Amino acid sequence: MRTQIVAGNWKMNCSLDESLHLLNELKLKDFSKSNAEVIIAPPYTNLYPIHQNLKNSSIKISSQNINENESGAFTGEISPKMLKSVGVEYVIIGHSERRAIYNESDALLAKKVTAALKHDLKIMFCVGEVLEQRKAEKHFDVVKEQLEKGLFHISASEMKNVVIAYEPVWAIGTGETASPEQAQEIHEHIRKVLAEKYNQDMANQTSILYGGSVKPNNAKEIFAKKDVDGGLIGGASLDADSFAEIVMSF
Ligand SMILES: O=C(CO)COP(=O)(O)O
Repeated sequence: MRTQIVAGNWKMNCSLDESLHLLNELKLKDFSKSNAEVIIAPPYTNLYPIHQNLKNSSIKISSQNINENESGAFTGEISPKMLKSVGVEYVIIGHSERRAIYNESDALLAKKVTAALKHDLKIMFCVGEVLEQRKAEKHFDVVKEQLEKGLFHISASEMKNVVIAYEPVWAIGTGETASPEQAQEIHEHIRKVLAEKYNQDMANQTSILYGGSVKPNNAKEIFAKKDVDGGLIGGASLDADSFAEIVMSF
């Protein structure tokens, strides 16, 4: 059976105090009632204090980005080794905000994937189309190409450390979600693409998350779809009650 995951991407929100407050609220929730693995991705500055405060908790920590180099003159960047040293287990790679605002190319993302795996970091690799591509019915091709160029240089055994997050850009922070049927259709497509590139077993074992305006009132319906293995949550992950309710949807 595939791992079900609910991950909160806090993006550029929360000072240290706010992060610890949110964390303390989350620690009061009984996530053992859910079948989902819970991951939070706070901003870089708050990773270590959160790690220190998470002792004895099942919540896992992700970073929102990673630099592809080992070390050196890359002012303002954070290396895989640094992330590992502060208790990070997952990294988000290829978020649409990184692709669009920071011009991160497929080729760069491929390097980040290699760097993360080299340091035993697990990956949440994001793909998704913009509205024009959806309207032109190009979303299947767009997502396939993003996977081929950013991810498919790794081996089937390395893929065990990768979770895929499908996030249609038109649904991020807009309040508009893909319908459960739209999500299912493209998740099934992603699984087929994985099976064609690797093998059916590997495709069946890979968790594919949906992201884009997931809220307590729509999570259950989306997560109920056969190929949807969880969610990558933005806005709603900043509120402990909302996030916990989404986690409990499993
Ligand atoms: O980008 C997202 C998670 O990575 C989704 O954000 P929202 O849930 O705010 O739409």
